[in-house]
Amino acid sequence: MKNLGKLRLGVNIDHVATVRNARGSAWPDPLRAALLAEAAGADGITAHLREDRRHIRDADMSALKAGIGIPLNFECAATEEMARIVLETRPHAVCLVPEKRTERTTEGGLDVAGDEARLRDYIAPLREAGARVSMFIGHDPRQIEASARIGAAVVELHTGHYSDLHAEGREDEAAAELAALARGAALAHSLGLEVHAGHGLTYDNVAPIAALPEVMELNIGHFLIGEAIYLGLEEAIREMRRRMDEARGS
Ligand SMILES: CC(=O)[C@@H](O)[C@H](O)COP(=O)(O)O
Ligand SMILES: NCC(=O)COP(=O)(O)O
Repeated sequence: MKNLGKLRLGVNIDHVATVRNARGSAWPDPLRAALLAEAAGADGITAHLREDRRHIRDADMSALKAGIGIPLNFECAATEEMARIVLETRPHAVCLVPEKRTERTTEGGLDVAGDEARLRDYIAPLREAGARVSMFIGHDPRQIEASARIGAAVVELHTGHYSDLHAEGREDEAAAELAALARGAALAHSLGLEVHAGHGLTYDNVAPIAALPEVMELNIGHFLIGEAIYLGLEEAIREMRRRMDEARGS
């Protein structure tokens, strides 16, 4: 098998905070989870400060930035409030995502093409502050081209639809969605964008995404935090890493 090179794994610790907030207590602590993830070989920590603060809170972001020794990827909606917090926190990376208050999870990709001028202005100070700015988008070529035009460094392709189809056993549709993600990754790479992917990835569905040659980083959270109940967080991450490396031939 051809060695496609190492794929980075960003571990999303949002749902440690979901469990904490369910009780209104101080534990489990997302920072402790992030440090265990780092010890298990995660290449970065991802955390999503939602506008409604349903899981990660402002204080978690500053604690993560101060406490971890690997890059922090700050996911947020493209609002003025979030820009202010990002500029205070100074994360390594910012990933802009669409948000709806009533959604259970991030349902689709950001509409970069439909909000191009505003997003170009929005990311300028973030870029000047040294953040690697990423757009969390679907595989639609219009969204990929718009992300390149506004000066984003990265696109993270939303794998949620692929993951849902795979989980429902709709193999033909999952294969078609995977092919569209592959075309999107190739287009993004050809435009000079770094390509990441994530959402809904599990041990069972990660290999075909990890094997896309242009993809440099996966961000995985919900499944790993759930699997940690059975295996412990470090072992859950190591097993994901093993499957990613196997798919990559690395
Ligand atoms: C943008 C993304 O895919 C993750 O941040 C995800 O949104 C986290 O989980 P929730 O969608 O459940 O907040
Ligand atoms: N950007 C995707 C992400 O961070 C993790 O999504 P999920 O694995 O929690 O579904």
